[in-house]
Amino acid sequence: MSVNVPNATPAAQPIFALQEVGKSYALARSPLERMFNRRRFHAVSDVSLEVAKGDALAIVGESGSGKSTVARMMVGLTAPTTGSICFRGDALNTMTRTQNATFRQRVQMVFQSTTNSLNPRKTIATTLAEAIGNDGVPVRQLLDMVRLPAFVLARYPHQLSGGQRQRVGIARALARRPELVVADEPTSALDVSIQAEIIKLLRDLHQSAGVSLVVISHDLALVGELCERVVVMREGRVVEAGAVDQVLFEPRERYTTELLAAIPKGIGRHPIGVGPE
Ligand SMILES: Nc1ncnc2c1ncn2[C@@H]1O[C@H](COP(=O)(O)OP(=O)(O)OP(=O)(O)O)[C@@H](O)[C@H]1O
Repeated sequence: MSVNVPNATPAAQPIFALQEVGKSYALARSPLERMFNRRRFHAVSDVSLEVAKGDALAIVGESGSGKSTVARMMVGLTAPTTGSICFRGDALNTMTRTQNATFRQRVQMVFQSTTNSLNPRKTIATTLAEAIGNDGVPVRQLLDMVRLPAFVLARYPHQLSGGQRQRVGIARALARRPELVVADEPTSALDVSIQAEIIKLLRDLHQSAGVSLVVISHDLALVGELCERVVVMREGRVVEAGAVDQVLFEPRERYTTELLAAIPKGIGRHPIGVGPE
């Protein structure tokens, strides 16, 4: 079954279009084993969705449901096994070198853990200078955008707090003025108080700077704070999709209701009537 994701602004030309995208991995470990064992594990199956300019789309689901795999395929870090992914009408797998360079500038990713994604041997100044290149956003402006003080420039990642590192990760993603940021669990490695600041920062970037967002999360409270549309994934497939208010407050699928019930009350814009006391 493939569930199409209704677009908030159907008339808008999509920035991204995923058409029946799938990703599978060989279960065999060696080439010899592969000759005799052709079984594959389907991490993602038949996912179709669109992201229009100005969208804030969430992809939610339990651990292992395929959210990160979809995110990695969207930014070109993982190639799909089936289906097509188009950015502004051009399929990612047939882009010319120039189109690919533009794509990599226009679509950026914010990772869950900056421990792995920021180079520990480089100062923040060097990391940001490399991201900015010749024609990116001036560094002081970038720091202002993510509300970081200038002193962080001289520091190495381990000399910053988790929240500061995540802001650096966001600044790096914004350095080349992307039109779309894919954020994979952007707050899950942070304390609750810092989570709220990062959510506010992403919301401001979306609302004030017009950056389109795809947010991967298993946290439906965060989704309610940040996004307008949501896709619910289970076992690699989209099981429910629609406007956040509909999916969070009037879920059609029992699986979504169970996900909602797992949110502690009092966090974010909690759906009414669900969640443990
Ligand atoms: N390189 C790989 N080889 C084999 N299986 C993989 C690989 N990468 C991911 N998977 C499997 O694909 C499934 C989906 O993984 P994915 O990371 O997309 O899930 P997720 O919804 O993002 O989970 P989480 O919320 O825990 O990060 C999982 O069962 C995972 O074990």
